[in-house]
Amino acid sequence: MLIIEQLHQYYSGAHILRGVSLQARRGEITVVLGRNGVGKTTLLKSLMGLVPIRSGRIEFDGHSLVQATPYQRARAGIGYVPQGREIFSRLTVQENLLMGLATKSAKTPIPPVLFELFPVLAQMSGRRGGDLSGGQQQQLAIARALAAAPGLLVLDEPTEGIQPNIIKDIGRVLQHLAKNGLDGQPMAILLVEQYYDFAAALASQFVVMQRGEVVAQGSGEEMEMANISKLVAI
Ligand SMILES: Nc1ncnc2c1ncn2[C@@H]1O[C@H](COP(=O)(O)OP(=O)(O)OP(=O)(O)O)[C@@H](O)[C@H]1O
Repeated sequence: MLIIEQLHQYYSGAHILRGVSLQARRGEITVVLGRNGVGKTTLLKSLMGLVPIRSGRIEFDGHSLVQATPYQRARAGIGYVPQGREIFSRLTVQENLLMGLATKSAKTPIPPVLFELFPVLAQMSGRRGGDLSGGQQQQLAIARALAAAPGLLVLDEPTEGIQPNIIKDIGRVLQHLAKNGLDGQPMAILLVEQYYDFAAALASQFVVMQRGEVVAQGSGEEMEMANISKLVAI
């Protein structure tokens, strides 16, 4: 389980995250919604140790991560799919997946189940990442984050610029992973999203941010009643 409590983050003098608290449990998809610039990406970067925080608590499966390096956080079982995918365009699909195993011993194989979840990656394993379509690159970025079999998968706007049929496939994979993980054990999923319908269809729990603060949260079923689409519509 991930616990974030009272997180404060600054870029120079600008107070970006203002006491953000949330939890993400195994077996659930926790969706963070908010308009452009409210601090969603900064929240994920703070969680991954990619930007320093001023104060707050970040705990995963009972271990504090506040002092941990990004590498140690990946080793602790957090897989990260960054905004814009950041796949290695000159490396093959296979090599990109191997990069996802950087925290494991050299002999750890790519889990074969990744190719069941994303069959297109098996067909394209020798192709360069840069030659894949945007949707295929997104699937590769998710598979790379899963290669080390994380307990928590963190995704930053995976639907951005992706065609609808692949968005559906990604949604199905995330639901499967929350319930079954890679090996039958439930996984926690933390999804940052601006595409309301996708978020609403997947959310077990939701969190809405405005100007660096959490302004609403609740269970997925409550989203429609709480009129959350109004808070995130652009
Ligand atoms: N490296 C940086 N240095 C200074 N300010 C930054 C930096 N990165 C982001 N910001 C600012 O921090 C605020 C939050 O940005 P962030 O990218 O976290 O928002 P977001 O909710 O993820 O938006 P988007 O959906 O557009 O990605 C914005 O005002 C942004 O301009």
